[in-house]
Amino acid sequence: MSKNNPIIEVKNLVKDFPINANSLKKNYMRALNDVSFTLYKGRALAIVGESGSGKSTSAKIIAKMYSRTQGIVQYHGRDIDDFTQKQELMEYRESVQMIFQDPFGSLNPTHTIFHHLARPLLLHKKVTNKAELPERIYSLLERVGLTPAKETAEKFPHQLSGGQRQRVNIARNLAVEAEVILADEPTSMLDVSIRLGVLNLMEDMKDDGISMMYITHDIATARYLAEDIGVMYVGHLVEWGEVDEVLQKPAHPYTQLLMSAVPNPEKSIHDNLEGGRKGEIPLWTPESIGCPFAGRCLQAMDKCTDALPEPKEVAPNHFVRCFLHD
Ligand SMILES: Nc1ncnc2c1ncn2[C@@H]1O[C@H](COP(=O)(O)OP(=O)(O)OP(=O)(O)O)[C@@H](O)[C@H]1O
Repeated sequence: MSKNNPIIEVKNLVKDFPINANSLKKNYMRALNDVSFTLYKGRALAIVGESGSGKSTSAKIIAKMYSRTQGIVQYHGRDIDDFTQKQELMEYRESVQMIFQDPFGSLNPTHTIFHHLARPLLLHKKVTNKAELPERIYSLLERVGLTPAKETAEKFPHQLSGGQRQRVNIARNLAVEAEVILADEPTSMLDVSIRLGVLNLMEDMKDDGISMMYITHDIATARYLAEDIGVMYVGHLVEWGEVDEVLQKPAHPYTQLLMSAVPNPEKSIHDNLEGGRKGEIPLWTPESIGCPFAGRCLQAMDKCTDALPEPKEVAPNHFVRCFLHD
């Protein structure tokens, strides 16, 4: 789908978390610094990067689970902080849903799958007559490939496999007719053999017009599912653009390093990148300056530690924050 229908626009997002809570002076770490991106209708934006780079924090701010320190998040052009009335908040939470890594964590072990789907349908008034629930629930379960639906509905979460539980979570998102899905490593805890099924389901959701943020360590699945990609390093979006362009012509030394690490897909990005590089992953604070990758970058210049490079468009819709492209 084309890029003419922005749903979520994130502009210059900054997030500081307090550290050393016991010391007298309050110190902060900067988990996100000047991060901007857009989620479009019917498209997926993959956010890739090492552990701790700020991927989940961005999603949680969009989901209103975390507040932001600076910047703007807009939903259909409206600042999400303006949604303060109960009704508006509920509608926003209904439209913008998260899928988490652990499909078990978001399901209640004491309730059946039927209950897990009935609750959002009733709460969000998608079904007002309880007699209609079974038909609606079975059709949702069929849509996510959980058949026979009636039998699945009677089960408890522990009676399902990890992949099936993630499908239940997806069915819940479909139940409330979510418009945006923020998927935080939705397949990383699943067996490799069933990951593709869940990814294909997400692909179907996108085809239905859902806008998606897909957080992953895995560049291969990012390429499979997403049209757009953003590469994060220590709270900074260092490169972004259309997925094929960015992955075929990575312009930032960090993206190039990620690409060179791809040959072993079983390893996480972090494991792949360990060793052989100079410098540590820095702790970024509100006082930090320069490019966060400078300490590990084999092409770093003096100015890289003095200022954060502004985004440059190296090809149409392909942006990078790196002085090598000045
Ligand atoms: N609630 C919190 N309180 C304090 N620090 C936090 C909190 N949530 C995240 N952080 C810190 O913010 C930084 C970014 O974390 P985040 O979880 O967004 O990274 P990530 O890229 O999603 O990592 P992973 O791939 O491991 O999930 C990390 O240094 C993390 O320790």
